[in-house]
Amino acid sequence: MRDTFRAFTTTIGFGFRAAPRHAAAQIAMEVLLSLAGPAIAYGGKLLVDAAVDGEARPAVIATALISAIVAGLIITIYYSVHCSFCVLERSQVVADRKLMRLIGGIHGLAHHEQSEYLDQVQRIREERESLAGMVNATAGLGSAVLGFVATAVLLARVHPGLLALVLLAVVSLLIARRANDLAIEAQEDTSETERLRRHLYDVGTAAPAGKELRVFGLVPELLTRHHRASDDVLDARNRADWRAARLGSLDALVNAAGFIGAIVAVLLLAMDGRATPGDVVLVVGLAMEMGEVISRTAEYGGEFLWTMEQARRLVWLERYAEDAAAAPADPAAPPAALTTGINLTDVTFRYPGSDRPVLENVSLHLPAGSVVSLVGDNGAGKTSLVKLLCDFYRPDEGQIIVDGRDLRDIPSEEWRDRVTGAFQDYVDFEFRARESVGVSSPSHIGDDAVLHTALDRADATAVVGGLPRGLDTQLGTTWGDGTDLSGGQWQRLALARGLLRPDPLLVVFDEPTAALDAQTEHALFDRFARAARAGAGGGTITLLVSHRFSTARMADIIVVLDGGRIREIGSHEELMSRGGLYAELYDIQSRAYLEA
Ligand SMILES: Nc1ncnc2c1ncn2[C@@H]1O[C@H](COP(=O)(O)OP(=O)(O)OP(=O)(O)O)[C@@H](O)[C@H]1O
Repeated sequence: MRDTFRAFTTTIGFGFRAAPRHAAAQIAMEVLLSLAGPAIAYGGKLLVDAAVDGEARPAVIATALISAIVAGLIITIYYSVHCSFCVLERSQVVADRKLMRLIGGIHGLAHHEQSEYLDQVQRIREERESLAGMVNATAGLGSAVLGFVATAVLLARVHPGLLALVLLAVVSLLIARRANDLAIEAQEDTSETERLRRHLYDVGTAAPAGKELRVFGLVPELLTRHHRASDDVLDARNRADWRAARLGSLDALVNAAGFIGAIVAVLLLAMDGRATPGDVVLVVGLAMEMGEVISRTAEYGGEFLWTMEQARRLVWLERYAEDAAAAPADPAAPPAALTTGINLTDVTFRYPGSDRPVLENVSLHLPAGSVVSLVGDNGAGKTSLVKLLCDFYRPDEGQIIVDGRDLRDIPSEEWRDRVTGAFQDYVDFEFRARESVGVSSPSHIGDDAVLHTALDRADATAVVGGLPRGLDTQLGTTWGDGTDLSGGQWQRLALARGLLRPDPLLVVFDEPTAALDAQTEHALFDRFARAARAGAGGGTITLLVSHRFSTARMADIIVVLDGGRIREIGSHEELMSRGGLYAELYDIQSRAYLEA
């Protein structure tokens, strides 16, 4: 119940925050509109009774009343439509921002691998427009209910028995509710397939997949799969729509029976002298109005319930984000500078929903101020270890201790403020060059000197130097005046972004240089390592992940991972003289390099 209330207030709040005057005006106008139908029917009754009685004054008053209502109706409809569009458009912006904040801000990355989360978010994305429609749905439903009550009161004034029409209206609403439930069930049952369908569409139309699609001739296969997924989704949703349409037909029959019944009843009353000719006209008008009111109540009721369903999903997402962001019971601030370093003790980790440990009993000391390389085959667990150190995930067993503090006790956002680096799946931020680099430290976006220092450290000065408007160049050819960069140039900007942040405690470079050749990568990491050692007073730990041993060897400590376990630790010289896995892999790579 609390969630329902929260869902309602949150989504109606979008409208009142985005366009408060328009939202209030829309609701007020809907109230007026709801009373227009019954008022016109009542005016008709007064007019007919006055005509039958031959009284001019009440006839003139009734005519003036009807004319004023009709004129008011036309004007109000115009403004009401304007207000409703305005509220919808502006609420959509607020709702979108809320979704971006929620989805992008959830602690860690675990949710990106949970199917319950993904399905729920998929449904919210699919129906995100509904989130903006709460003012509309509430105003429409409120107006329909008010019209319903006004119609019922007037019917009861003619004869209480005519309230049977109201009972039929309730039946009609129950039918509409069932039809709405069918639509929600169909949407939920097909969420995963719909996600697949959209994924296939994205892969088939997005630029990054363009090369592989053509080289491997994947388009027909993608189309077949897209066709299959679409059929599954559309079949299920069509079936639900048909069942809803059948319920709609039943609803229409119920309404028709009510309409005929009411007219027969008032005619019998009139013949019995218990109703005036005006009452007959009134009941005919009200019976027609009741049909209209019922269909509006059903339509807006359905819209309201549908919007509430999406709003409840939003609340689910809010709660999910709140739970994920639960502050540590006994929070500890990250150290100002590292003095001891980071200790991992018996760390074991499984990805959500998997029983298989990808890291097992990992114990490791990363001394303050050190440069550490992580090496190992594909799937050895290097990136997973980096993710734990960045606090994207929490270990299932064991601890990560940062200068005596358990990483769990350091609030995530405070820890991440002190972590920086660049990752394999870095983002091409298609902003102006200064923003693309500066997003990691927004206060420096306007500071050319600081930006140039970061660019220099990433050896990216020439990249920006070659741009038509330097740091102010718009990046990305999807924009009218945008300039595109090569993969290697984007990577250098990503590195500069990672090197911009001041005072990091941990700098991770998780294969961010795959688009660069081995010598360039070596030269770059050599630069990073020397800079890291020069600034070792702050105790910053620099972690490099690379498959190139020529790069890995320059670290103070090399950690060799194998199947999620640590196989060897030591300096290059120590590991070479030990003659173990590292020495073997190093020799293989050096020979291959010499032979090439
Ligand atoms: N999000 C995920 N969900 C489930 N399993 C995952 C996920 N990411 C990685 N894994 C699994 O964890 C294991 C370790 O992966 P990880 O990415 O840490 O390896 P890696 O050493 O960095 O490999 P590479 O050199 O290929 O980048 C792999 O078996 C991989 O399949």
